[in-house]
Amino acid sequence: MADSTTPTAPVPPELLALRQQIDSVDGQLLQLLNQRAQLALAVGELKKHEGSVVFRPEREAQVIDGLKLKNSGPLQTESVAPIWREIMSACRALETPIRVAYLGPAGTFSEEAALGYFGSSIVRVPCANFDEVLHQTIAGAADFGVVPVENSTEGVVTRSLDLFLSTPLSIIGETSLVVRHNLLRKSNSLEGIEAVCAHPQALAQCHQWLSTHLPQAERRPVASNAEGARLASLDPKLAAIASQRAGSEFGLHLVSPAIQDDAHNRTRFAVLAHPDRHPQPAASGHDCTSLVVSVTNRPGALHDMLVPLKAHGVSMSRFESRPARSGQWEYYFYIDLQGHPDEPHVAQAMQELRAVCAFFKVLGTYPLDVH
Ligand SMILES: O=C(O)C(=O)C[C@]1(C(=O)O)C=C[C@@H](O)C=C1
Repeated sequence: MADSTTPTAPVPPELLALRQQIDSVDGQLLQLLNQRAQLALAVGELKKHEGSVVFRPEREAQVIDGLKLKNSGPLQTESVAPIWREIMSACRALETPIRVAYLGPAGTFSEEAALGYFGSSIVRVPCANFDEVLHQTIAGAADFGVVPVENSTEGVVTRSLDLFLSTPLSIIGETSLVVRHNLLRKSNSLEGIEAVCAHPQALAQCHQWLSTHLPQAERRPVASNAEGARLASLDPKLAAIASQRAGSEFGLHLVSPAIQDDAHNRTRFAVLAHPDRHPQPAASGHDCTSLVVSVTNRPGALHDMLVPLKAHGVSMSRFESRPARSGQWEYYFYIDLQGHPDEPHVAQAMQELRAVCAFFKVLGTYPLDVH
């Protein structure tokens, strides 16, 4: 570390000149961002006057899509979405504070997903479990709730899908996250680990790695990966599987990085809101409509469900079944359709689908995730 006696190397004049130019551009950017913030404040006033909601996911998706198309580089196109999400997050916060519930404590992937979707200018409402996330959002203690719905390795998060069946909340957005799991511990070695604490999904996603590297260690399921990290910070015989953020939060060593069995492990999250307080987002041009339906148990019933979709050219990007718990081998089908009910062919297909279903619930319509 440099101290008062260490001479600092002189800055070469070329570097100094470039840095001065960067300072000048940053000054201009700040001015422009404040100009943008003023406009957002004016939009906020207008919305207050009209009594309409501040957060408009379809508009944010369109802003990002538009800028990605305009980007001529050298800034990478993938950099556009995270930068503008933060800018819009800061502008949005000037209009009104946005409270977001998710599975806590600090450092969970759910928190990362919430921050990735809304940006960091939000009021965080960490919850003990998924039920609580929905409760807080229904009760109005949070404006939005974020819950995981499926993982590319492990499949659906059954608790979330079951909760969707009866919740009064609607899905207003989706976001997905590349999930990298790390083995974290108080000391920097694999020696003497008696138990590995993590959320059951994380334990399952690292099954092979654990069998190879820690075959003797107990796999201890806990409420969240961050809770596992907290426990590991209290007991040297425990290790946790969690994000690096959770590791730094609890002062743990990164013993083995990226231990998930699938390198492309992704988790998709749904963003929920109460329809009385937040209307269904308007069409953005790239939308998804999520439904849950059931049909009576008879030959050809499943085929009949698919006919209206084919007839009106509506693509289905997801089809998931869950037992209806009636003991009759009946199922609920979770379906994602491409499109928005404001598009006539989608509305027509949904109307005909509803007619052949014993149970039909629209979970929500929302802009597709933009990266
Ligand atoms: O266009 C709006 O409705 C705004 O409120 C502005 C803005 C933005 O910063 O661009 C902010 C919040 C909304 O979610 C969408 C966009």
